[in-house]
Amino acid sequence: MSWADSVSAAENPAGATAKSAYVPPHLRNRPSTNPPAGPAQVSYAGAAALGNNDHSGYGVPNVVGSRWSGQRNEYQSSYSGGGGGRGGGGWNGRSGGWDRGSDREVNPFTDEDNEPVSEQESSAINFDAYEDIPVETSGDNVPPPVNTFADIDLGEAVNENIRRCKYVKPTPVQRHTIPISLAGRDLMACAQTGSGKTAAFCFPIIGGIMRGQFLRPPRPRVAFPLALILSPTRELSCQIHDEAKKFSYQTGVKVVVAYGGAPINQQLRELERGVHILVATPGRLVDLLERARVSLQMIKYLALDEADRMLDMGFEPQIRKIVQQMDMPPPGVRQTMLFSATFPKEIQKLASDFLSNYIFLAVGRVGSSTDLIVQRVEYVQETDKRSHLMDLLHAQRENSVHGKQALTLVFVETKKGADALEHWLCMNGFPATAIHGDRTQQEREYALRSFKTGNTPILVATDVAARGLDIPHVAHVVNFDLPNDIDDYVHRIGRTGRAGKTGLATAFFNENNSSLARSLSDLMQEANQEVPAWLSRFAARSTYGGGKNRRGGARFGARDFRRDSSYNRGATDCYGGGANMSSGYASGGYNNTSYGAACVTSAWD
Ligand SMILES: Nc1ncnc2c1ncn2[C@@H]1O[C@H](COP(=O)(O)OP(=O)(O)OP(=O)(O)O)[C@@H](O)[C@H]1O
Repeated sequence: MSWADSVSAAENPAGATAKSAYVPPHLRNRPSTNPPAGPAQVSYAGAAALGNNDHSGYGVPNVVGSRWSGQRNEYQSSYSGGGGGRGGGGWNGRSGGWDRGSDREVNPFTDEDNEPVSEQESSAINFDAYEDIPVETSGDNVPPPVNTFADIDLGEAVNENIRRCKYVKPTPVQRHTIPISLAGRDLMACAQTGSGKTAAFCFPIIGGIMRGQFLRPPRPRVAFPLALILSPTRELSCQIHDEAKKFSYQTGVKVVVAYGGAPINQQLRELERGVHILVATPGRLVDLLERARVSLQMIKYLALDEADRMLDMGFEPQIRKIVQQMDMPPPGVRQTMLFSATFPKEIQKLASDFLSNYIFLAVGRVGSSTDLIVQRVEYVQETDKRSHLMDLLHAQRENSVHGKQALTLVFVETKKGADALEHWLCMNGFPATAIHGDRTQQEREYALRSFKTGNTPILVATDVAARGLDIPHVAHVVNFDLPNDIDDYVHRIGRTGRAGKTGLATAFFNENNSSLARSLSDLMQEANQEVPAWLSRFAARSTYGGGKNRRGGARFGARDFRRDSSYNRGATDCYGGGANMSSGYASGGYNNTSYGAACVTSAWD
């Protein structure tokens, strides 16, 4: 039986023709609750409602003209007072979940693609590596961090999935962000690459959907997701989708992915079957919105992964269109979460348009790389790069364990360069594949899979693979061509040294990269890496480069821009800069320019 079929069968078990209230899949086959009292109470989801029979939470959005007023506060009260108590009658006991009676939900934990390539290492994270990690928060009333997953009430089904993922305890970014998100607060979070940001935004979204009460989708054949997760690349969207499916397994929360380069009809069919969380790339989403096949009217949660990339020049118009010019609820009504390892100030300023009374969180030496990655920079002339790479790969081959070569990711600047290097490596006995924007989606996916499984242990890539991709066992990242922007370097080397494991990053530097010298040298120093004397000399000669002059030797590579004096015009202790400084969601309305924080304090001060 299809998911869609199981929806209607459960809605109408006796085959009666009368249309009954929509019951979300995970709430079916449960003892009946008091019937809702009015049309606004046909709830779309809302596990918490089962615990307390409170169906009143989302009536307001049905009222034309006052759609947004007070909705978020109602959500929050519904959340805090809901039936989610551990061990209580709430959603913990969701034994009648839709998946039980359905053969549709594939067990995501048996996916062999996710098996590690070589030694079956435990996925245990090296938490000692994070013990002394500095954390900075700003914003008003920041909820305190938690120490264990048991301290967070995500519900038994999600807890079980966390156990299946072998996550023993939350990473620092999870410890801090999950309580903030569960409290309904908007968030701009910076945390180092590979530190578990995906789960940090997925867990609260899934938990919120399970507990919330939502309206029934108003139109057939149009998808009305409750949560939207945007990411810049197709592969990253697929990865987030895979992760979210694991975290939401057997919760009844349905996750769908939509991205370019894949047949849209298949994605449309999937969307028609129902979606709670839509993971998408911006281009494909705009297409779906323009075809009126997706409506953002019911969005309660918006997460931008790699948010700084999403708001830079390439993506900003599309993001503004999606977030501000379609039918998405405004800031203060929806909950918005922005995540990245890097967050330049000018992008923070742009991003604040999307947020309401938000908390800024920086975990680790943000905008910097992690100490887990050993960074080397070698002076290599353009003409010598290939032979130098060959030397590295030969050395690596000699050190290989059980004949298995460690995975090496080689970044180049151009698509043509990627093709040429892939070909040359193969010709010289090094099995390599390549991924870049001119390859078909099928070729891209094939290349990634072949690399992940170790069949082709060298992947030559452009920046399309620089962000977010979580490929276990990447031992070495080579910047064959250095990027122009230091943040791109941070994301590229972050493909190794993930989840507490160590990694190696080698960069080939020459005169062409002079503009990066200073930011690279500073970054390496910040990460306690040895900076070669010749690089220091280059750095001393050069002005601050790396594209965006935004570092400056601070402990943190990224700070809350609201703490800048230039932003902080006219306010003494606050960051308001003249924006609406009243607290919370001002008087029944919303204000796109409001930063909302009455007084922003910092745990770091
Ligand atoms: N609590 C945890 N315990 C153990 N492993 C975890 C935990 N949380 C996440 N991980 C693992 O850590 C790895 C990195 O996580 P993730 O991809 O979310 O990092 P990220 O911070 O988003 O990185 P990037 O900045 O590169 O996008 C993943 O393999 C994930 O499964």
